[in-house]
Amino acid sequence: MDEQKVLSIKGLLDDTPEEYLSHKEKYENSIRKSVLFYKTLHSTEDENMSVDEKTKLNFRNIVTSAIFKDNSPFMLHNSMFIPTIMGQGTDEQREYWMKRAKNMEIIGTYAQTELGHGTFIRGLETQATYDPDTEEFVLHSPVLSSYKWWPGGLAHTANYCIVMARLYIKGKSHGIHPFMVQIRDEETHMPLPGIKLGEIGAKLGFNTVNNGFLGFENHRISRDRMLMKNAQVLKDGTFVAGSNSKLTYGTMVYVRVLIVSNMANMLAKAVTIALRYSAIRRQSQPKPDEPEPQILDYVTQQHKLFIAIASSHAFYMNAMWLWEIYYSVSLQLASGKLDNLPELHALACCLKPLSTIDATAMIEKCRLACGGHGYMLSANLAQTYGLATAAYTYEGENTVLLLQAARSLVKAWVGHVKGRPLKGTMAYLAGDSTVKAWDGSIDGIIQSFKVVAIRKISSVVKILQDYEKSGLSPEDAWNKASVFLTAASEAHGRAVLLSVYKSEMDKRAAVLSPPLRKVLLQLVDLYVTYWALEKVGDMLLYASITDKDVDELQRRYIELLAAIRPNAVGLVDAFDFRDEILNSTLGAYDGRAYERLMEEAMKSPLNAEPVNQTFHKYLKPFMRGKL
Ligand SMILES: CCCCCCCC/C=C\CCC/C=C/C(=O)SCCNC(=O)CCNC(=O)[C@H](O)C(C)(C)COP(=O)(O)OP(=O)(O)OC[C@H]1O[C@@H](n2cnc3c(N)ncnc32)[C@H](O)[C@@H]1OP(=O)(O)O
Ligand SMILES: Cc1cc2nc3c(=O)[nH]c(=O)nc-3n(C[C@H](O)[C@H](O)[C@H](O)COP(=O)(O)OP(=O)(O)OC[C@H]3O[C@@H](n4cnc5c(N)ncnc54)[C@H](O)[C@@H]3O)c2cc1C
Repeated sequence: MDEQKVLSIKGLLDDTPEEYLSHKEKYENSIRKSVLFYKTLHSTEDENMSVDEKTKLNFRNIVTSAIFKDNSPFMLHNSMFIPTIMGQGTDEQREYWMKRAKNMEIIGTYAQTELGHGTFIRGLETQATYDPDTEEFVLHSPVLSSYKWWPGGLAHTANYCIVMARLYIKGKSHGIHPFMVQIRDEETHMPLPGIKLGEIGAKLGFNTVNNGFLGFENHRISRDRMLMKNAQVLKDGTFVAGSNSKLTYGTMVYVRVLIVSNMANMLAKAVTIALRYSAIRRQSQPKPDEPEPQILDYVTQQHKLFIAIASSHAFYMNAMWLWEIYYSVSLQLASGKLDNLPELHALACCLKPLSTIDATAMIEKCRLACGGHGYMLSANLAQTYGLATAAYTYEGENTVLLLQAARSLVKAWVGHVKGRPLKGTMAYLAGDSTVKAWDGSIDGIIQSFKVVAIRKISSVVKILQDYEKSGLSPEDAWNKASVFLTAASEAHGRAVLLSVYKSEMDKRAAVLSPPLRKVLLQLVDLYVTYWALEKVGDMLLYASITDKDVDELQRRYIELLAAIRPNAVGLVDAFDFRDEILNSTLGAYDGRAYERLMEEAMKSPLNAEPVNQTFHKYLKPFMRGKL
């Protein structure tokens, strides 16, 4: 069913703005809408789908599930519970659980993070102890810090849950493994015996995702509830290890890739709102004899917003490119070929952080670009920021992931110096690390970003080696150099983002009409030029740019803003967000922002009466000196 029909479904859109609902009412309203929504549109990946169909579905699921000002309590069901069954279950387990999950007969979540551990998966404390006498696992939360904490939908929505727990057999730990656990009775929805459930409380955003906590008191599950694709426990308790213990982490790679496309979508929403508002908002009078101009005609406003359009395109192109890699590596893993997993992991550890860092910052810049009205919740910019900034933390906190990527980059560089060939997205590290003369072309600038990455990686390896020569342990050397390790990862990520955006656009340019090609390539030029100016220090240090070149870059940047201006509104209209999905008083297609601001204001419960009851109860006696 297309979005047109979905959005016309009665009750899907809110009569009372969510802002005026209580925490509990927001959740209940979100469940009501989610049920309506999922009954009509949502669908999940099917293993027989083509890569293109899966990619489109993922993007559509993100776009359509963005219909709420906040995310749905069903979010984890589709984005992690189902992918984990697909990626970690045996054929038999997939057969059984996928049917129930896809039909929404059961609702699941993914419980990995604990009160005491999020990043350090090997530190997770939830226990799954195998009892060969009963062929069961005993799930137990030994201490408060071992309580699962954060999983979306866990508090009151899900009745099943993938629990990542430490497997013990005969007192020996066999690491972290996924277990399918029923947490609530399917009829009464009551928590099962030995299971403690609850909600973790109000948050900056995500306030309808129903993030919860989960504690086990010696809760027993049958042996077949361990998802055993990558490792097995036989009836007698024999542990059969998988080919690579990190295959258990596969869902996280999947979601990190998903997040890159999600950032493209979130940023597109925010810049659509801010840019449309900038087209209707008139303010100030620079020229006395002329009317107040559209604020979109202020070059500072263009500087704030146009990069957001280009960045959304860049994230989308990189996401589609990364999905192709993800699906091909997934097929290789299925046939036991693991050698490309480290590179996929490293790529996801770069692109997820950079896309969330940039998107978060640019969404906030979109809000700030709308002045006072951007501060209204009815503009839906603050909520969009709240959703995006969560992705800085979840699915691998950004610093930690950049350090993971650095691990791969350092290994690749040390190997390269020893003569080992570099491959894939790291092959450029073998390239020339000096820029003879600044080549201000787009390809030349992208090459300069690669040189910056090469130089930052090689220099941080030198720092590490010097620390170790001075007697520091590898771990202490790593920690001491970690600021520059993350900088090296960021430089690599920038080089990937820029070169993939350019190359993916070049591939598509041939089939575009000349006017469309011109506009889209202007955005590529703007993106590359913007980042060269943002990173001008690196360019001066490593890419032999001169002050004259910088002056030229600045002028080119200003000209690009002017060139894009006539198409700016058309570019955000091309994102094709319906008003119901933008959900914003400032971003509606008809541009009636003031009327919508007033309409929304009148929905405030406080406007139901001219005099609030506190006047007679408190104010009047107070003002009469009688309190
Ligand atoms: C409107 C919007 C709607 C749609 C939105 C869609 C998008 C969002 C959808 C859902 C998300 C919201 C809900 C959030 C869920 C979660 O947050 S789930 C929990 C996520 N938690 C994490 O990501 C934890 C992060 N920590 C780690 O990944 C690891 O602990 C580590 C930090 C990477 C490693 O830790 P450690 O220091 O212990 O190192 P090791 O364990 O020894 O591992 C290092 C070696 O292993 C390799 N490795 C590590 N991880 C992976 C992996 N995932 N895949 C492959 N390989 C991996 C690493 O390369 C090292 O290898 P080496 O030893 O050879 O160098
Ligand atoms: C909105 C939201 C939804 C979430 N949903 C889920 C969910 O559905 N399921 C789930 O399992 N989890 C979920 N999470 C939890 C999320 O995965 C964790 O918060 C995340 O992995 C970070 O772990 P942490 O919170 O323990 O932070 P920490 O790891 O404690 O990080 C705190 C600080 O310590 C630093 N740090 C930690 N380790 C290192 C290191 N090795 N080197 C350098 N610095 C380090 C970090 O950089 C950070 O600055 C969610 C979180 C949020 C915010």
